[in-house]
Amino acid sequence: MEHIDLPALTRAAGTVRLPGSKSISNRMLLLAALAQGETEIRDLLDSDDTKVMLEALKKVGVGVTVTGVNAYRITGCGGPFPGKSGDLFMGNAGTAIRPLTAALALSGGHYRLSGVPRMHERPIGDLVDGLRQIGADVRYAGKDGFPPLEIFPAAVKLAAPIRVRGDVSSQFLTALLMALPLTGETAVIEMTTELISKPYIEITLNLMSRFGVTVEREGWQRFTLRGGQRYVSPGVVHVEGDASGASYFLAAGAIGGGPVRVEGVGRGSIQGDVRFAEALAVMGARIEMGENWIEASAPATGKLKAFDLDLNHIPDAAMTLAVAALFADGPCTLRNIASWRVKETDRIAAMAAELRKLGAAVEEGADWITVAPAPTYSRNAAIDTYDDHRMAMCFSLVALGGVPLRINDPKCVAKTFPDYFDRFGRIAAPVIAIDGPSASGKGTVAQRVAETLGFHFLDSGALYRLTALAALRAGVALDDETGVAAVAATLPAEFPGDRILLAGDDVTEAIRAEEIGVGASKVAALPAVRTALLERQRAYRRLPGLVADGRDMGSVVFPEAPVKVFLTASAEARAERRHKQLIGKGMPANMRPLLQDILQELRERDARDAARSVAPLKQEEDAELVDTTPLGIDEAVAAVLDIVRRKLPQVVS
Ligand SMILES: Nc1ncnc2c1ncn2[C@@H]1O[C@H](COP(=O)(O)OP(=O)(O)O)[C@@H](O)[C@H]1O
Ligand SMILES: Nc1ccn([C@@H]2O[C@H](COP(=O)(O)OP(=O)(O)O)[C@@H](O)[C@H]2O)c(=O)n1
Repeated sequence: MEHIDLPALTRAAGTVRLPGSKSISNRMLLLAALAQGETEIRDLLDSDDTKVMLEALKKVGVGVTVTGVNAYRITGCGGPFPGKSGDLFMGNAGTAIRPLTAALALSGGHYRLSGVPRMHERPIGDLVDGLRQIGADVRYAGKDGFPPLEIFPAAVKLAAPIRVRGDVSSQFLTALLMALPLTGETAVIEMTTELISKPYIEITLNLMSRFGVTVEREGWQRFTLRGGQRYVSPGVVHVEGDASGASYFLAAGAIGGGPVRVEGVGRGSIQGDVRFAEALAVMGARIEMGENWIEASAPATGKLKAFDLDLNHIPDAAMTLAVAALFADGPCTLRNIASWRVKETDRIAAMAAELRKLGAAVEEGADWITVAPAPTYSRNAAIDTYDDHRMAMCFSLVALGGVPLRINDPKCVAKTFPDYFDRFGRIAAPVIAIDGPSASGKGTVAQRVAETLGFHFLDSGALYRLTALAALRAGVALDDETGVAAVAATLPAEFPGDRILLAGDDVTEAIRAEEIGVGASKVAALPAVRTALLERQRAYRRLPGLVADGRDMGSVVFPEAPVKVFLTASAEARAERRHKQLIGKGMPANMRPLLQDILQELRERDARDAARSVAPLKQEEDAELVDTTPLGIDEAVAAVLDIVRRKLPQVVS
């Protein structure tokens, strides 16, 4: 089985831009499909579940055009689907099959809906019962109460209120609410049991009203849709970041020190799961919130507090709390989470089984689970994920408690968060930042340290050198800030093995030329160029860790790096090294610059790097000085590894 091994980690800090919300993405797709007019949907989640929805919509005659990255134009039908037959595969996407079943049942066609084996175990009977009450012809093609389903044309009548249960899944109510405007008549829905997961209904009502249909609500018992309303495209809509996905990063900040900031959700969010932040606050985490961001850090005391909470309002994000409980100061109870039993897997059973593998004492009931933390946890446990994206994501947090572990079938995160482990690495992978002046030995030492530790390596200077070379080749003047920044933003660079390619051309040697070094230091003084290269550098931060060398690794690019080294040497020693390097490369004596000219050039470059307004070269307060003037390469590497051993004992054995 495929797996990912997570090393023992100690710290998480950084910023994560969230992918779009699954709940909002699939609701918006369906509403746009039923609406009159064209809807531009931006920031749609790119995941298995949204692909399932897009494919199904195309099959029943909805116009779908890709307009950009995660951006689509949906040409609405202005009513029922025009495609009157279709065989639709729904994978394991609950947010697709439920609302589609309702909309198809009211579209007057003949359709089949099926999914993966687990989908055929997830109940849909309450929804089918609701639809049958108004005359829809929905039949079970397999076991009663479960997909696969077969839908036939039927005459629908809305005489009496539709009565549905609310205690199995709120998605049944969402499905009916979104589909009923297709009838054009007044419809009333009454809940026969207490409605769970109410915040998801709020999302549904909110989005329906954005598409022009309002619902009158009496408490959470009775919902009335006045006849004659129809969906109309609101034009351009943006999908909020995924609040359930935010929970992993916020918990990472609470467990791993922080601050970790998520962007895409905040005070202005319509998703109930943003209230996960409140639960973390109950655990003592420090939370800050803006309109469009949330930030979490560990409690001031350093230790998370035990909790006993009703989590009915945040069932998905609550899974993250069950794992955070491992690091609390006492047993933690999660209550009112019956819906866990009918999700991608039986999440209560799965959670209990996997937490026990780590050594936690777990008790479970029909709708609750209690997790009692242990003083230490088993190392290298193999965690099963049950084809459940949330199991994989929440168990990654265990590593932040300094517990290495294996996660089986990590690709199941594709359901909602395909690049989850890369993003997790970008806040949790340890970074060793090595800054210093030219020819101090940064590149040589950083590469050797990376090899010793099995870490990734970033030679940030190479990106500035590539930018200078690419600008020169494109005829852009090196002081044209906008022009050079545009070159930097779209740099077609690749790094296969130890080669460096620019637009496919091998420039490994070319970028080391002295004039390119000078050009690099010129373009590096332009703020817009530095900004353009920032995210590209941060993307190198991956598990198990990164060694990065440059001028501003510790100050700007990775300010949260747990190890920062300022590597230097006297200007004379550095000039001599460069001189030797040129001799070593076989440069003939008549072409070689004189030692004193190299020294002069070096001093000018030092001055330019130190004097510039953005990210000037200087030793940060929290960086440790290593003066390599009297050291050979091996000694310099050993000096840096000593610092790493002291600061990150778990990564150097
Ligand atoms: N501690 C050292 N003692 C002697 N020579 C060194 C030392 N560190 C690096 N060198 C040599 O100096 C040259 C410049 O090192 P490099 O790693 O390219 O520096 P930087 O990345 O800081 O510009 C290389 O030829 C390298 O082998
Ligand atoms: N993080 C970085 C790395 C390099 N640079 C700039 O890019 C130039 C070339 O970087 P480098 O590390 O390849 O150069 P050398 O130090 O090897 O000469 C430096 O002179 C800096 O001006 C930077 O500004 N910030």
